[in-house]
Amino acid sequence: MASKSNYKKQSPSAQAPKCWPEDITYLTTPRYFQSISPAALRIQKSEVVDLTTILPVSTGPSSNVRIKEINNPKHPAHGQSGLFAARHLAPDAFILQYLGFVHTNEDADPKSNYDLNLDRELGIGVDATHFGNEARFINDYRGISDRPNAEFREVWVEMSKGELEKRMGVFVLSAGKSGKRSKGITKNEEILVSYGKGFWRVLQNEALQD
Ligand SMILES: C[S@@+](CC[C@H](N)C(=O)[O-])C[C@H]1O[C@@H](n2cnc3c(N)ncnc32)[C@H](O)[C@@H]1O
Repeated sequence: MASKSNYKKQSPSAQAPKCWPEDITYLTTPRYFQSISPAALRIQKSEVVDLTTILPVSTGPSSNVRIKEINNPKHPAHGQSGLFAARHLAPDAFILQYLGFVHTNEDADPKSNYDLNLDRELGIGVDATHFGNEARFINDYRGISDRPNAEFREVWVEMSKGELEKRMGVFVLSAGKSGKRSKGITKNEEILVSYGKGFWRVLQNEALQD
């Protein structure tokens, strides 16, 4: 992705949560790369089957989560940060949106570690390297826990009457048929997703090339 100067100028950073890094802009709504029109991600409300995936427009520091520095030397992301539950989160509960710079595949930064697919068919992603919200601090479960406790799911935000915009949300995993995840995420537990094996393959290849 090109330098910060290629991004559309938009309103300044909102009140950021505790432990937010100074050099990253805190977002409460997405920003869009110059080459992208948010209209590409919009549909009519009547087209959405699952109305429970519709969220209110505004977000801000989430009371569901806390960003924490990782001081445990045994944690594979030691020296970095992670995202932790600030309260008990039940199975399937919505935790927060994943906000960042919305971009096309052509504008993607191949070196970004914060880039998430938003719409594969349209070739649109959301990159939280320089601009984002608390969700950018969610680590992958590998080396930390046996399994993830959260996942990304598509959500919709009502922008104007009847018009919805596609976003990405983080949800607690379902309880599962056997109910083994029925406790959800306990207070102070780290929120962990699976980045997918592809993410780690790319990192490994980069490390080998260095
Ligand atoms: C989206 S960021 C997650 C937040 C990051 N820990 C931070 O403080 O900015 C992804 C990066 O976090 C680190 N990371 C996440 N999960 C990890 C894991 N299970 N083991 C080692 N590093 C991890 C890697 O450096 C990865 O490139």
